[in-house]
Amino acid sequence: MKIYVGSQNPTKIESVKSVFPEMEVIGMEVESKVAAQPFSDEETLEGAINRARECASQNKAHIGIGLEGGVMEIEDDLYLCNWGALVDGKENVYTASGARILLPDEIKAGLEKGKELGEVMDEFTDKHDVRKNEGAIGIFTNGVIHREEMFTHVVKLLKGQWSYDQ
Ligand SMILES: O=P(O)(O)OP(=O)(O)OP(=O)(O)OC[C@H]1O[C@@H](n2cnc3c(O)ncnc32)[C@H](O)[C@@H]1O
Ligand SMILES: [Mg+2]
Repeated sequence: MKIYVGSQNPTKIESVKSVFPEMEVIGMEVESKVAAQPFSDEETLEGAINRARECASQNKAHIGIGLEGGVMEIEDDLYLCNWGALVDGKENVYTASGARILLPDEIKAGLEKGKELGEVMDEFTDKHDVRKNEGAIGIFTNGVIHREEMFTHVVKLLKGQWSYDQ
């Protein structure tokens, strides 16, 4: 049995490798079928499930994992949010969410202009590909929690729920 991750983003693939060290983990580009920048928990979760389902349906009898980053609003505040989904060979679906942090007003303003968080973060930090490295969560936690570690926690929650059923 192999694990197919619905992304080529190294933070996502490496997080799955670290939680399933005994398994072969393969990244594949699939469609999330939601906006490039999801704007709610519901949409972010849907993107994660769509990615996982697509991986599992293209690779029968293997596991598909989808990890999706987004933002969600609580009153006037914008939070970074993350969701994950695991679909197994029997089409069982497991879901889990990741840490949330409040995003500064400047970031919120960029997103409201229709930009993707990845693009806003690169402009804000004057760095390249923040999304493939520490992520917004790494920047705003001063490097304490990187994007890969945040996804690792989500993947642990998925693995734990799936293994409970085995
Ligand atoms: O190739 P994929 O798998 O799509 O990886 P991605 O980096 O685009 O990640 P998502 O689609 O899951 O995230 C949706 C959007 O939010 C951005 N994003 C989410 N979390 C981020 C973070 O921690 N740092 C920077 N950008 C982030 C991301 O760049 C996208 O614009
Ligand atoms: Mg994306």
